[in-house]
This record gives sequence, C-alpha cells and structure tokens, in this order.
Amino acid sequence: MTASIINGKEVSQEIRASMTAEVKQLSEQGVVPGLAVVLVGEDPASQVYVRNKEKACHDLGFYSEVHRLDASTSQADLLALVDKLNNQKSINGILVQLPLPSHIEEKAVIDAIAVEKDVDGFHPVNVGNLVIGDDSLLPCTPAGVIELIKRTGLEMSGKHAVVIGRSNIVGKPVSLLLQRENATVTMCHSRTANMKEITRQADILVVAIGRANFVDADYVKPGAVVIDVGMNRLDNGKLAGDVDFESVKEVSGPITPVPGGVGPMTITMLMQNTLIAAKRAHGLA
Ligand SMILES: Nc1nc2c(c(=O)[nH]1)N[C@@H](CN(C=O)c1ccc(C(=O)N[C@@H](CCC(=O)O)C(=O)O)cc1)CN2
Repeated sequence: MTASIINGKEVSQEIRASMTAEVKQLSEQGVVPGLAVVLVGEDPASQVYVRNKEKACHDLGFYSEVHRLDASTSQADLLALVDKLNNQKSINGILVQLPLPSHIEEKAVIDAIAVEKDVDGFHPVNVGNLVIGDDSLLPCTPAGVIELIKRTGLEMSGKHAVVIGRSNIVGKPVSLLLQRENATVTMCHSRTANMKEITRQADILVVAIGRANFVDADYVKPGAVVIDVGMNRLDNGKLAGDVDFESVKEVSGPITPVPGGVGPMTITMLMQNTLIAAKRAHGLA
C-alpha cells in the first residue's frame, strides 16, 4: 500500500492565507508586523532562503528589512547591527541567517538578540521556556513538524514518537514539543545501538540526522507517520531527505517528501512568530 503524502507547500499556503485577515485587521489598528533578516556573506542557499523570507513578508503585508553584509563583516559590527535592531520600534522580529562565516561566533550573535524579538526561537531564554513549558517563541522548523503531524489528524497523545537526531535546532526541540502533545518520546542519534528495533516501535518517526536516505523501510512500523527534516544536497545537485522516500512510502502512513514537506513550513512558522511578537509588543497577545 502506498502512503499518503503530506504536502508542506499546501499546508503552508493554508496557514498563510489564514493569517492574512488578522494582519489586515492589525494594520488597520496601526500595527504592522516588522521582520529584519540579516545575511552575512554570499552562501547561495542562504540567499534563496532570505529572498523567500522577504517575499513572504511582502505577500503578508509585513514591514521587512534585509541587511546584506559582506562576508568579512566583523563580529563587533554584526553585534552593533543586532543592538540597533533590538531598539528599533518598527522591528518585531530579528533573524540572523545561519550558517555564519567561521570567524563569527554563532552563540554570541544569538544571545545578543532581544528575547522578545527572537523569532527563530534560538535564544537560551526561549529554549529554557520551551523546556519548562512556559510561553516562548518556538523554533520554526520544529513548530512546522508538529503542525504537519496535527494536519494528518493523528492524535499524538499516548503515541510513541521516535526522533532520530539530537541537534539543538531540530532534534531536541521537536522531542520537547512532542512531549507537550503528550506523546511518549524516545530520542535516537548516531551512537544509538540497535536503532531499527527502536524506530520500528514508533507511531510517529521524525528524522533529522543529516544523512541522505538514512532511514529505509526496515526502520518503519507499518502505518507510522514519517516526518523527514533532512535536506542533503547530493553530488548531482538534487536535494535528498534523510528518509529513503520511495521505499518507506510503501510501508508508512502519511509521509513528508523532500522537497515540499517540512522545508516550506519553516518560513511560514517564522511569519507566525513575527505576528505573535508584534501582537505581544502592542499588548495584544
Ligand atoms: N536563522 C536561521 N537560519 C537557518 C534556518 C532557520 O530556521 N533559521 N533554517 C535553514 C534554512 N531555511 C531557513 O532559513 C530554510 C531551508 C529550507 C527551506 C525550504 O523551503 N526548502 C525547500 C527546498 C528548497 C531547495 O530546493 O533548496 C523544501 O524543503 O521544500 C526553507 C527555509 C538553515 N538556516
């Protein structure tokens, strides 16, 4: 049996469409969500993602600023820009596109972003709030993963979710968000022994290990929801996920493709965070 495909592009469009009326209503009250994106250097993929963020702001009626800085920009100059944006009233969200050039310490930059403008959800205070279950700006890709699982109609409560990967930006926050939905969560990673025995018990399998086609049908319980967060550029230029889609879709339940699955949700969740940050800044949330 072939599984149903979770269309991240479609879900993304639906969410953006549902935000439009609210953004219009807010702008009539003089509240225009504002996002500043900072790009350091000329990484081609990052340039595409930043352009897409700019376009998403434009389409939704947000105010947007893009700061394109030379690859040789010093950490001090970048921190000075972040400080300026922290104090700028028209800006509700600040995103520094990653990766940064190697001479800049990522953590110093993330830590410098005002917590209430950290629409990436990477600041340690937002991460801490996520851990203890307090209100916070949620990291975009993990929030997108949860939204896609919800849209399958699967009730997460009481289900066994297995997350492959333990990164700070995907694996760890996804597992916390799954726990928040009352799933029973097991984390696997590159050193996990007998991984297949564990993943075969999963009702929900989230894969973010960063290895192209790592998960094949042997890892998957029949009917399980499979969410592929991987984005690996192959030598032939094609994009591959961490899941071998063709074999897994023959046994799984709903499954995300790459491209067109989790990826498009990342920018939509960023727009949602910017809207939340703008409402909070005006005492409306
Ligand atoms: N500050 C941040 N930097 C980075 C993040 C992030 O969330 N915050 N995530 C990625 C890049 N990224 C957004 O910034 C991003 C990556 C991929 C997609 C996407 O839509 N992917 C498409 C395929 C695109 C392609 O063909 O290359 C898909 O999966 O369908 C959106 C956003 C790293 N940096």
